[in-house]
Amino acid sequence: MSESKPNRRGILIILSSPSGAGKSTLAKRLMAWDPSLKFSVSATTRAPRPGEEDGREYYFKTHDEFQKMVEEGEMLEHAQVFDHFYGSPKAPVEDAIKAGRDVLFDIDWQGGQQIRNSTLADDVVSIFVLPPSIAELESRLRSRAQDSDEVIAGRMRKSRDEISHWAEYDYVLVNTDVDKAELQMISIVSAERQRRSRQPGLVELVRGLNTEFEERT
Ligand SMILES: Nc1ncnc2c1ncn2[C@@H]1O[C@H](COP(=O)(O)OP(=O)(O)OP(=O)(O)O)[C@@H](O)[C@H]1O
Ligand SMILES: Nc1nc2c(ncn2[C@@H]2O[C@H](COP(=O)(O)O)[C@@H](O)[C@H]2O)c(=O)[nH]1
Repeated sequence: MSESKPNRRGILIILSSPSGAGKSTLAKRLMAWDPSLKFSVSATTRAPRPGEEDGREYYFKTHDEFQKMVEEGEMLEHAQVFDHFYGSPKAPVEDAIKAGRDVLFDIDWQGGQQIRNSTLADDVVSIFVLPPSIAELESRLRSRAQDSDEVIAGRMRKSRDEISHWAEYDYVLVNTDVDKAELQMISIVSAERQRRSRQPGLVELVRGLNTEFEERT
């Protein structure tokens, strides 16, 4: 049986924020809301955190392996973030959007900018997540209990630079209450899907409405 043609291309949903504002938490919630979303699993040179699995949170690469992926044109975007390299493999993203599947990215502002400047720009919906305060941002990084004091201090220093890019995004959420932020994100994705897809049968419906008008005159 031949597969039916999707009625729209997939959307690239880009989530960025300073480290600790809650984008991975929100990304997981969005995936739970719609499991048909494809999460773009990035490649990184950073070491896995406890509980992270290769191929699930990230593809963990050596520096040479990462460099080879970049040189062979396998990355849609890539950047140095903090002390490591991160990048989004291109092929799975292109396959997904052609098949009409929406793809979710958890990437920094540099990656967001590169994708918005690429040939896929028209497919992008970008969302920036702000923390309610810097004190809360630090407290979230500490309560996550996955990074050393030195790593947390480095991420806090970089957060101002990340935040300075907020206005480049289509939507900005303040993640104070995670349930509210999740609902806002779901609303954004639902509205963007509606905007880009033509419901089947609309042309026929409008033709019928016009016929009805003519019959009334
Ligand atoms: N609204 C919220 N209120 C309180 N805690 C939150 C909220 N949202 C997320 N958190 C918690 O804050 C911590 C950091 O969240 P998360 O890991 O999702 O951030 P992140 O932006 O993905 O960080 P990174 O960029 O470093 O990956 C986690 O422990 C998470 O459970
Ligand atoms: N430009 C890209 N940034 C990425 C990518 N994958 C993750 N990230 C960003 O890196 C930081 C740190 O992540 P962490 O998992 O080490 O806490 C965070 O801001 C991510 O959004 C990527 O492929 N490209």
